[in-house]
Amino acid sequence: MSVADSKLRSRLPFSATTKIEEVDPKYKELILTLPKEDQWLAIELRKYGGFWYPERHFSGVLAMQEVFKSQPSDVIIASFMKSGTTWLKALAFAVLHREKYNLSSHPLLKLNPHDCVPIIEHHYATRDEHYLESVPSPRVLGTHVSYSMLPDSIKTSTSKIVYICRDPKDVLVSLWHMVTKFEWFNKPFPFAKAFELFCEGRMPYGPVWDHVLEYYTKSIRSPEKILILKYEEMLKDPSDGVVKMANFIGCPFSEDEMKIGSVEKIVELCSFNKLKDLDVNKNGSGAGNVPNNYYFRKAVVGDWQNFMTPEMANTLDEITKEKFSDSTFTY
Ligand SMILES: Nc1ncnc2c1ncn2[C@@H]1O[C@H](COP(=O)(O)OS(=O)(=O)O)[C@@H](OP(=O)(O)O)[C@H]1O
Repeated sequence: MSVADSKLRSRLPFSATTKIEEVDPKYKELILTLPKEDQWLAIELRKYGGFWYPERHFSGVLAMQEVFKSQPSDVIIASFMKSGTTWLKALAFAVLHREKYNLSSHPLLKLNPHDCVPIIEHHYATRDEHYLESVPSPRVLGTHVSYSMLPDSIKTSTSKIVYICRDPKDVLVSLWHMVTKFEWFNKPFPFAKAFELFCEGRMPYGPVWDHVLEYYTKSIRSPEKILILKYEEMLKDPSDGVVKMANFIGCPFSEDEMKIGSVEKIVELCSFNKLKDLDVNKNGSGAGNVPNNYYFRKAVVGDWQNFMTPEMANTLDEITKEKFSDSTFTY
């Protein structure tokens, strides 16, 4: 990394991150020994336990693993970045708290979904984990960490995990667009570079395939613990996904609710067009000072066709096929 890049990184306006100099010394020592990847402009990565973590959040991942206490009623929204996290957070929050909030004055009309559903590791990274304790139960909390890195208290409690995954080709396109928005770097980040890193598994929280595989394998063994949702299926039939999730997290829709269209109303509240056009999501910034509009782009299936050559798509599909060759998982 050049000195200029290093200076720029130290000035990033994100507050939900910790500069390595500020990290608790007990984690800093370990982090500095880990393999490093610094080609994703604003996002420096460190490799641990087979996964690449953003350095600025990694002390949070370690602290979360060590001390986070899950409550039995927690609903954990787990995902690989750019797989539909924002949407699933909104839906889960709206479903779980549907008796508490009126749809016309709902928190999701004023807050970005990431501010309704905090990311556990970010709060440990900034050492304001007490915030998580102040969230009223039942809590909906988010995480991007791999299943193997989750704290035991999540794995062993009766809390539920809802995981969303998406075609890696669209994940890459979405991720690349977000990274290129860090325009203060004033430096090109060619799609071909992102593609190369992605194929090697060198991506934030990656490799994506291993991330999915861990959650999927666990969901097969413990279907009562983990529900896997697919972004593409959710786009096709969001109501079906919402009903599945409500049943899974233990708050099924009653017949009366079904009759008055409660599911459809929640789907509408959390729809891409509705959320994207809210003032808070057009002009606001939330968790970590990231502009909220970064979370809303196109929300379609197959946008990869506009950015990848057929050869690139084929290469990614082959990697996907190979990675899941011993598994029953398909996208
Ligand atoms: N409500 C809703 N419905 C459907 N799709 C949505 C919704 N909100 C966000 N999006 C699209 O999800 C993509 C962002 O993924 P994440 O939310 O996982 O991003 S993040 O990891 O939290 O940064 C990103 O996909 P792309 O448009 O392909 O980039 C968003 O546009």
